[in-house]
Amino acid sequence: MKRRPLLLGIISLLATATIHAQEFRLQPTPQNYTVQQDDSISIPRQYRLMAGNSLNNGTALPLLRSLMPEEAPDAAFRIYIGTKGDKVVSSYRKRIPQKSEGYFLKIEKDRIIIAGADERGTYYGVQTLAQLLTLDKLPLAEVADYPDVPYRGVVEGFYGTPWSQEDRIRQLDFYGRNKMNVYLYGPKDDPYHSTPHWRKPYPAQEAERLKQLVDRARDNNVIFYWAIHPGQDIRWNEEDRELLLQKFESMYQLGVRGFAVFFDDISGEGTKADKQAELLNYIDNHFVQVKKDVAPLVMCPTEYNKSWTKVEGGYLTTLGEKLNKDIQIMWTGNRVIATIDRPTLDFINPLIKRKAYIWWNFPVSDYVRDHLLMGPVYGNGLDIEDGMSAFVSNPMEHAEASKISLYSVADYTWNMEKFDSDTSWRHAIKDLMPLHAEYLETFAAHNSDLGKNGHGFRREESIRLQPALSALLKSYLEKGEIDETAYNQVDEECRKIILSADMLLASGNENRPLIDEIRPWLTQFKLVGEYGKTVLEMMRLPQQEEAFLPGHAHAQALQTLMTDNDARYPQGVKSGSGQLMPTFDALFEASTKQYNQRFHTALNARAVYSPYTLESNVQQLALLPTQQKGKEGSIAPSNEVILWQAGGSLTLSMDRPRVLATLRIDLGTKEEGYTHFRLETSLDGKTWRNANLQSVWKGYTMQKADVKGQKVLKIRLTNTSGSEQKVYFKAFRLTEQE
Ligand SMILES: CC1=[NH+][C@H]2[C@@H](O1)O[C@H](CO)[C@@H](O)[C@@H]2O
Repeated sequence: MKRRPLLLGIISLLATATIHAQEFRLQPTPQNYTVQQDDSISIPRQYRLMAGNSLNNGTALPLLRSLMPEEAPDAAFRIYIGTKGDKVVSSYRKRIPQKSEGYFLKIEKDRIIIAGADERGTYYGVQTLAQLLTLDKLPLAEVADYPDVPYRGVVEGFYGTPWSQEDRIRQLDFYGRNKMNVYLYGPKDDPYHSTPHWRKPYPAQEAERLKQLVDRARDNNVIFYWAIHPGQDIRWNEEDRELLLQKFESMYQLGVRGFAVFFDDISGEGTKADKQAELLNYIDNHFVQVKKDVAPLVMCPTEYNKSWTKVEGGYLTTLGEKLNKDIQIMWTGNRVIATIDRPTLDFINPLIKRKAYIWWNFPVSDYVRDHLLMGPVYGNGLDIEDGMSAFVSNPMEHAEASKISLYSVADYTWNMEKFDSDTSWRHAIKDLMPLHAEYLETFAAHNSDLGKNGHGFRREESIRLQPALSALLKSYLEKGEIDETAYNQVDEECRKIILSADMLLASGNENRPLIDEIRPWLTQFKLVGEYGKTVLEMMRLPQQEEAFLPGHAHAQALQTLMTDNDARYPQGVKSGSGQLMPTFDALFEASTKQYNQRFHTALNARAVYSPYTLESNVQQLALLPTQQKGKEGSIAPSNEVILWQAGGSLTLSMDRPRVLATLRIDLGTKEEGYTHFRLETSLDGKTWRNANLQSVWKGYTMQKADVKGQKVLKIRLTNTSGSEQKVYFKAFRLTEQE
């Protein structure tokens, strides 16, 4: 009997290995990869290393030695590693792709050859070998590989809680494994990156932590760019120019060898193209070119997307004409949040007279912080690798959760034409949690859409379940009947949702940082599953007077729990908001209405209900969602500079007259800025009365309106200055009287 556990252990190991081998894919997808199907070799215990001198200060050799520790001068098996100039790989010189960061990897019976076009290419060859070494046997493989897009990686450029030191360390290791070669440090809420302290060197402790990151980036062959965001208060004079260069010099002393200047999301003096170009050229000529070991300078323009630029205004053409040719110019696409295609590049590249350095605003969620964006990367052109100098992703403040998208961005930018969104997404999930992949995939599939947002950017969600959800809803709403096939599919998915939430919450140490990040959403996800099951049961009971009631009460209890679940998010975190929740809410309402008609009762038949409606002819405000929690109501804030046209207005309407206690508005402008606006309230939408604003923060921004005790139906804010105003939309919050 003793042997049974051992036998079972061997079987499960073989099973896992077989699944691994079947599911095995190289990441990112190589340009050329051939394997001799019928043959392989055992992973050599010892080997003789023949290394080219060019690798001495690089990271390829340390990585190789970490993977294959047993070097022995007399070993039969040999590893030849070098770059194309090295003698040790001279006989393979012609096999090396003539592309930056390209490499040739060949595994033969008695040797492995890794020959890179350059040091980083050789390093990537070792990373590919590292993946092959996870198999039980080494395939007799041949890989000739190189990246499509020259610069590939991540810009930490979001609003919100910057990533932690540990987050960043894990990210940099992830970039090394996935052949991403760029990390741009630019968290908006780091006061030493942006206003007010961009002029000051980092305090010692922060400087030391940044140095650690720079070193870790080097270990992973990643260029660490440090970005500065001076535009909100920069003065175009020698003093600020020298202070900026001193700050760059202090970062250079920490080991930084890539620099960027971001002029996004600012207004006022800092937005002038000719001044920006003058400063950047000065930095290029007196710092970047002088240092010789610094990557080309990168800048983010103020007009960084098509919807914000007026070509005839000349901002972009000024940069295109004046900026030194090797300075890279970032671009987010046709809108702030947009996928990138050939027309996008055909618009911008001629204007800036160089290939755009794409700043892709996905999976960043700083404008929909109650949502996680865990779905596939899709929608970008597969034929545009020659139209961009870089493609970097701006991620979520949730570092681990962002890796699902980042894995696919690495795949997409390395080998664009072979990129398959769904395959990449599934492997990204396996890479993040191999032992709980099926549960994480269930969670990710239903947590991918953003919900209504100011940018109007949406994503597919619950794709596989959509047909059943719409069939179930259609037959019930139109015929009052239950489509049994659809019903059972949805019921089964609710079971899987509840199971997945519990399995992930209880997944222990497999990826604790991920679970710590997404815990509020996992808790919510389980509630969504329970709500679905409860509503499905209600659908069977609207003809039974007594039996229906407990289900209805339970469904309402779950609705309350789902909107009141996390203090950090005014309306609670959202899960399944794209498909599951709208369907379950509609079924809740339909079954309750049926019950009320049958038994002449007045049970509450409204599932989710926001008493506030926003209307605006200011393009960047029109789609902002409204939120309500208890007696508080708000319009979601925006991070951007709002171009508020003369006469433009925003109107918040209530479902019925409500008595206000407070109204606070923050347009991020000084006091006189509010004189350009008129605030009014109305009880009938026809007659309006002024509600003047008083500054609650002496001299700056947040304003309080004298509306205490007023019964209002509508609130309206209008730009009455006669000209366009550039303001922020940081807060629009009201409270009702108890
Ligand atoms: C280039 C750019 N600057 C802003 C803007 O895009 O929107 C992003 C998403 O809100 C935000 O994270 C970023 O800081």
